Amino acid sequence: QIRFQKEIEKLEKENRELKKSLLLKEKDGLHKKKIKRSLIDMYSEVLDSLSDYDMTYNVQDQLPRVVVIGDQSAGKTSVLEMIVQARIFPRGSGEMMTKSPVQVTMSEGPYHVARLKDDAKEYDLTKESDLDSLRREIERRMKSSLRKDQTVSQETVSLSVKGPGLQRMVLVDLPGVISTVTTDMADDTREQIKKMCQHHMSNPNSIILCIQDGSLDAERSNVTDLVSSMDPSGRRTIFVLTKVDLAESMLHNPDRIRKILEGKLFPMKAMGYFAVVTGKGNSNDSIQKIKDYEERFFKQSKLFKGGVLRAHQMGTMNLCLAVSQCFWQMVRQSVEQQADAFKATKFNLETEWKNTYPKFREMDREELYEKARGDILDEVVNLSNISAMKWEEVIAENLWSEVSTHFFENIYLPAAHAENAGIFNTAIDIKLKQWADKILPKKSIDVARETLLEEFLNLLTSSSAAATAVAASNDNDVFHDLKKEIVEELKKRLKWDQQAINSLRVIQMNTLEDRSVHNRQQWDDAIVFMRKVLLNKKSQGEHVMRDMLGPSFWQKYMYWMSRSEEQSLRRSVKNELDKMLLGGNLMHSSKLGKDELIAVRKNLEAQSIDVQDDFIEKTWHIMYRQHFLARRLITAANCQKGFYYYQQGFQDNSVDCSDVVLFWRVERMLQATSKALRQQIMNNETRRLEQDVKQVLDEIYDDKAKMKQLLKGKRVELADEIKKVRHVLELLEEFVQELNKEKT
Ligand SMILES: Nc1nc2c(ncn2[C@@H]2O[C@H](COP(=O)(O)OP(=O)(O)OP(=O)(O)O)[C@@H](O)[C@H]2O)c(=O)[nH]1
Repeated sequence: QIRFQKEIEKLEKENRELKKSLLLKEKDGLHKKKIKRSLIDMYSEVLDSLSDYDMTYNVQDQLPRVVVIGDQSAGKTSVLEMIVQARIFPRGSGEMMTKSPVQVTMSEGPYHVARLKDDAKEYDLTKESDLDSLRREIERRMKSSLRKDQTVSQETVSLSVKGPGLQRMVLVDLPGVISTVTTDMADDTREQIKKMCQHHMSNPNSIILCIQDGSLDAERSNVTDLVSSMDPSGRRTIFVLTKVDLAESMLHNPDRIRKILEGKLFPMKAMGYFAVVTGKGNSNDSIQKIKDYEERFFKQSKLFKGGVLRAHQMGTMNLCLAVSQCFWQMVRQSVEQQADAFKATKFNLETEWKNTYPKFREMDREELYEKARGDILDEVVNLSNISAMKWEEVIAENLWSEVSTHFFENIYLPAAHAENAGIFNTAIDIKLKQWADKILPKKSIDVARETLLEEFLNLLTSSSAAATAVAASNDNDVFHDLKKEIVEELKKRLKWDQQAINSLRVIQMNTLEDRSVHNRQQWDDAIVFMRKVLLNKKSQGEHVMRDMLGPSFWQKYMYWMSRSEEQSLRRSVKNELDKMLLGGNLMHSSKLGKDELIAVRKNLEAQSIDVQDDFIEKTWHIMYRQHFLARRLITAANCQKGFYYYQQGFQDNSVDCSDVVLFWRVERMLQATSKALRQQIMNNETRRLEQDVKQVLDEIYDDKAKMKQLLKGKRVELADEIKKVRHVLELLEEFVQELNKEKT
């Protein structure tokens, strides 16, 4: 749904742009009506930008609105229907039809359609059946909003109407003001209606249409007093005398009508006085029919011929023009006020910027994002500046730390218990082959992928550190979250070339199979590697031992440390097992013999220590590992000078240096693997990463909410705000200019 919404927004934006360019194209020889249309478009844009800028800005409240007020059955609804060009309001005869305010929001659109608030149904206003069901639905809503024992309701029934040539404004139909409350009405009905009218008229954006029934003799109307109290100067009031056709046929004193239209009869002021015919009592007449009837009437009108009516005061057409004029006047006022307010806001924000970030150029979110994109893509390029040696070093190191445990636990240790070199080498060959076939290539590619990402992250963070160092101390790196997000996304989507795994398998098989050590240097390197690995494992084992045995006597004394019960037990077991290892059998096998186990348990029982066999075996296992490592370190030392014997095939030598050859095979595999992976990174994978980075950057750019979340901080917010304010102000000023041109 969100995607659809976005799509719709995008299309609407495109549509606006197209409309704009179309209007610009047609600028030469522009018709007056077209200028109006473009003004309406501009005004819509201004309102949209205002509500974009401030979520709390309610366009609806700011729109000029036409509020009709008059006695019951004076013809209010009929006048509104002429403005909205459709017979959309419920009708009846005699009874009070408008029971609650009905608000119609008008705007331009290709089709004449209406839609009620909270209802997806669209009514086609050119179809009589749709008009009928719309009226019925409005009436139903009016009635259901009535509370018990009430005659009128304050709740507004809202709908929107779109159509060609309709101006963007709001119309409000109100219940007619009554002078007496009849028995079928609630007691406070008169007061309720009065209050409702006052409330709607008090909005300074409302154009008050004061409707007076021309066929009635009411000398003083409640309505005129009410209107004059809300708009004493009459600057936003238009007086409308309806049912002039009936007035003429009755010919009640023509002088009275003249006085009304000259504004001399009623104690109120208005910016214009109009006489209209908006119906002929038949509720089924179409707008066109009424228009024709009105035109015919005025053509033949005796009042007109007798000079009572003046041409510019006659007819709904002139009335609509007056409403439109009043509408634009109000728009101008409110837009000018808005422009002033935005000028002040712009000044304040710019001053704040100068004081807070004197050294920075104002870069809003979009500009910053473009800069970040450039910086990030630069770092992708910088990946190719990393030397081949550095790549190979890091990959080999990372790969070894990833696979060393497997090698040690599943390959080296199990084979090392072989009785002689022949069995050892056979076991090793089999295990290395399995390793290279099943696990190693995939692991290597995972490591290379991780390394590539790690190096990219390093570049990103080192450039961030530089940016932070340059930036003022009160400013954090604005790109931090964005860069983090990009790396997180890459972790999820970066994929290695699947073919790479096969070539890697071949390389690894070959290097691991090859037992030849070509020279002394390689032999020495293998010994260094072997020692490093053994020492590393030994120090890890020492940690385990420490945890197992707890603090020594000396540590207990110096640091007030104590042993747990289990640690004390382990210590006793270790003392017994030590006797076995140190007591002569340096070449003890990895498993404890049955007799040995019984002997240890017996010795412990003599000290009143009772432990299970598996407790003893577990302690033995850890101790044995350390013992094994110590023995292999001795082998490494003894093999230091063993290259000569290796060349002779270890004949007439008691020292077995098969371990050294194994470590050389592994070391060469690491070298060949890291070289192959480095080539893959440089030839293909950096490019693939670049594509992924670009895609992630584009996706974030399209998701404005995410972009906002990732690029935040006072600096961005302030720059963004300044840009928005400038944009709104530009629109406002451009619009005011157009309005002024129109005036002259
Ligand atoms: N002959 C004639 N009849 C009109 C004219 N204007 C309105 N009417 C009729 O007068 C009656 C009342 O008109 P409405 O527009 O419903 O009056 P209203 O003021 O909205 O009525 P409430 O909302 O009930 O107070 C309807 O039957 C209209 O057809 C007119 O200019 N001439």
